Amino acid sequence: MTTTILDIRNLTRVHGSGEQAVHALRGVDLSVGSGELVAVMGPSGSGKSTLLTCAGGLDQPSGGEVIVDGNDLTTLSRNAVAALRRRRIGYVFQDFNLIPALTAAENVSLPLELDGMRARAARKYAEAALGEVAIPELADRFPDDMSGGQRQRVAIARAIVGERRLLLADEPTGALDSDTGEAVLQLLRDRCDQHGIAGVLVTHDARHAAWADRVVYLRDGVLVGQSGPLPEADVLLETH
Ligand SMILES: Nc1ncnc2c1ncn2[C@@H]1O[C@H](COP(=O)(O)OP(=O)(O)OP(=O)(O)O)[C@@H](O)[C@H]1O
Repeated sequence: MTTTILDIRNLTRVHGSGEQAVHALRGVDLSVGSGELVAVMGPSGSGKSTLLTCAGGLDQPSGGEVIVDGNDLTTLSRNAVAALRRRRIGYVFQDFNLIPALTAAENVSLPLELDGMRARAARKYAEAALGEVAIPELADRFPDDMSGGQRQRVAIARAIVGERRLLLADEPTGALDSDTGEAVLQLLRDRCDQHGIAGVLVTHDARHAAWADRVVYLRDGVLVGQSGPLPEADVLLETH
């Protein structure tokens, strides 16, 4: 039986107030189980990034519940949410968000050190994570001396280091060429398959969504539909 890792219930998020209020999410329900990768698609402004930032505890919902690994983020203190984020949730962004002054290994070990782990132990975990994304030899290199694909691998290593349960990726291939992008998606897929992590992938591209077990569609802050796995990328290309 699959365990539910992310359980979003009746999630709402209103930015601003009064006449300026923007209803970014209007009652979204979404569950993602261990080992499952779910793609979120929808037009620009439909609320995809807001859904991800709320799921990851980076943004505060206006209403509803966001339960990660059994913890309802909406009832926890700020500090408790931050701790859960460091221990259980990994985030991958389009623009990598690495710290340029830190090496790959230092970037990856940072969340563990912030969580109180000794530098030496954190370094060991970071090296293991860099090994899992197939760049162990880049541990002491700085982000500016890496290609885009290598940087995104470091970002993924940072997102999976330690014992993460939920991996959230917002257009992770947006800055990469298509082969490198596919390799990054393969890594996310493997992570879910082999380590039972729950993954949520925001993408505009149906070929990328084809890596997911399920695709959900957002429009104007509402989940308007969902489908099973999309056909493989080559099938999509042949039919378009
Ligand atoms: N901090 C904010 N303040 C005000 N409005 C915001 C803020 N963040 C997002 N919004 C609005 O919320 C709505 C949803 O935005 P969101 O970025 O979640 O959509 P998206 O589907 O991810 O879009 P895109 O595909 O362009 O990234 C949009 O109308 C956006 O303008």
